Amino acid sequence: VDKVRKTSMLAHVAGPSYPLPLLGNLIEMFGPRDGMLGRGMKIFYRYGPGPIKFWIGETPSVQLMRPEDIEPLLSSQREVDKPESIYKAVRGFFGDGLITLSGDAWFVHRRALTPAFHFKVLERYAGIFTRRAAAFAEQLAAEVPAGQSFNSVPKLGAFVIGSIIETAFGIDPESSDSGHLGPANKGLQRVDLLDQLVRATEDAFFIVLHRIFHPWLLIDPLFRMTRYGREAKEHEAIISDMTKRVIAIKKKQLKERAERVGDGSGLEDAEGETDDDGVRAKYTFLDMALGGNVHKLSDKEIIEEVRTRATLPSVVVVVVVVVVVVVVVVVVVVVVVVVVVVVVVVVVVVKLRYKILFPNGSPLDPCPQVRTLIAVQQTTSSTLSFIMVMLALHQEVQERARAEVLAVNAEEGLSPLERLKRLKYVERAIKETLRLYPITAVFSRKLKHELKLPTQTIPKGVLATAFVYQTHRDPRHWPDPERFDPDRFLPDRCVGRHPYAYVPFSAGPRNCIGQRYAMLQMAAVVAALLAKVRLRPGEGCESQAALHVNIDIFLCIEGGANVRLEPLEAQAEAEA
Ligand code: HEM
Repeated sequence: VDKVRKTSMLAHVAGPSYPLPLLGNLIEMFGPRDGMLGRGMKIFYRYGPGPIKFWIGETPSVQLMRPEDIEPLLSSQREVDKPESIYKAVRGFFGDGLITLSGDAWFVHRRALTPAFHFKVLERYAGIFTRRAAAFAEQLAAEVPAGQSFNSVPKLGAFVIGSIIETAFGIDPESSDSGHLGPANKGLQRVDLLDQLVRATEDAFFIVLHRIFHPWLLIDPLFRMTRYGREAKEHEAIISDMTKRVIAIKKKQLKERAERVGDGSGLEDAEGETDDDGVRAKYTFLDMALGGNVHKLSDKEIIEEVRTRATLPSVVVVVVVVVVVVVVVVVVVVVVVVVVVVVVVVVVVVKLRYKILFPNGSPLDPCPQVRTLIAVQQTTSSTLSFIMVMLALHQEVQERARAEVLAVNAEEGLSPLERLKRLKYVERAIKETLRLYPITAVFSRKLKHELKLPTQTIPKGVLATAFVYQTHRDPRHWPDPERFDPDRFLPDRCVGRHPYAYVPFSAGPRNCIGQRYAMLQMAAVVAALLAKVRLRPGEGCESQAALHVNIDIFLCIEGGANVRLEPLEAQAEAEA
């Protein structure tokens, strides 16, 4: 009955008509794994550019592509919930981290994690990025024979995971202090551990996608019996093992520090340094999570939240009505008493709610957050692999970017952050790559309310998806959309462009928390590579049209993001 109701409510939306039992319209997506994006695009060409309905198994979904259609979805403060049907599979690997949570739990975690990516913290990260990127470029140039085609994805993967371990977790994976991330596992050395983790993460995401498109595999006991189910178990073990190692090392560091300076948490700070948010800027997110010094909500913040959060309306409405009635009928003294009682009740109710959500008393369980932060690094490594290919394919862009890098390198007295911020053309080249290849090309919300679009209304309960791969090709905002032109992002050319025409990091309350982190890190890597080597196209990546781009949760190039490296002329190297 529910299905008939939802089908009729979506009757006015374009898209394939007859959803089959259990499969919905998924049959349109069945076919070879490497043709996923192509099949999605076919559906778009047939029914787009407006909203397109599509049943994923028994779940009705609507795909949105035009900036004016995705704006109401992404900017909504109320539509922040992730669809269980999709994120169940993600949760299997990465736990209840920020990416998968919904409702109040998401809100609290988001608040707790935000200071880890505060711009002041990024100032410290810029130095780490620059140092690590230079070492990475050196290592790449030394390891990859000149002129040989190679796939940059795995090497970038290990590099960015190493960076998150050093920045957000405060553990230098190369330092002996970290015990090289613990004793080698089954005879594997540290580098192998990171490589193994990269592979496990990549495969985990592929399995997630496989489950989404084969919804019966979302039934856990059934899934566990399949080949992918067994593989998933191995990947889970690898991800969980690394998470435990990281947390164990951090706990040891905190304990040693606590013994040295002695406040019990390992977090006291002799100089009492705090940033604007009251968070001790010297400490990473993991220090704070494990030291119990996470940004907890104060009573005032809780009451504030009760007022503003859509998920707690009933308590607020009842309270307001009661207070209004009382104001009319009783004397001022009684009103004051009632208000006090009401506030106490609200605080108690909300605190109880939080106790249920966070039984350990901490709003932040570090395990899923560590796993999530490890998982999302694939977005940066994949984007970097696309950037390397685009620079290889567009030599004139590469030369212009290199000239900028060398000029900034020649300047004296700049901090690492100042240097990275001066790389304006490099930044535009990164942005243009993310326009053409937005790594997270698709993301979804489960609608809790009706969603009003400019031309139609989408009923609540539907899974609404932003398909930004196509948004970024909207010819009204991106003339000649396939052309790679970093200068599209010159300030005067951005004037008048729809604010949702470019959303590689999503937008609104659930946008990417790591956006600035990722942009800085990518600029550091591009700068280090361009100062060291010239990039040339590799096998299968000889032209933009030849790239076999596909979607494996994240965008990827089938056959690898292949490039070749050429050492720079001696003079350029000396300048670098
Ligand atoms: C080029 C690199 C990156 C891209 C393109 C990207 C893109 C995105 C997008 C589109 C979302 C929204 C997804 C959704 O609504 O389902 C997102 C969320 C998120 N990203 Fe990123 N991301 C990148 C790098 C990073 C990095 C480096 C970090 C952490 C260090 C990070 C952490 C997160 C987190 C925690 C969320 C969930 C936020 C929430 O739901 O409140 N991302 N990212």
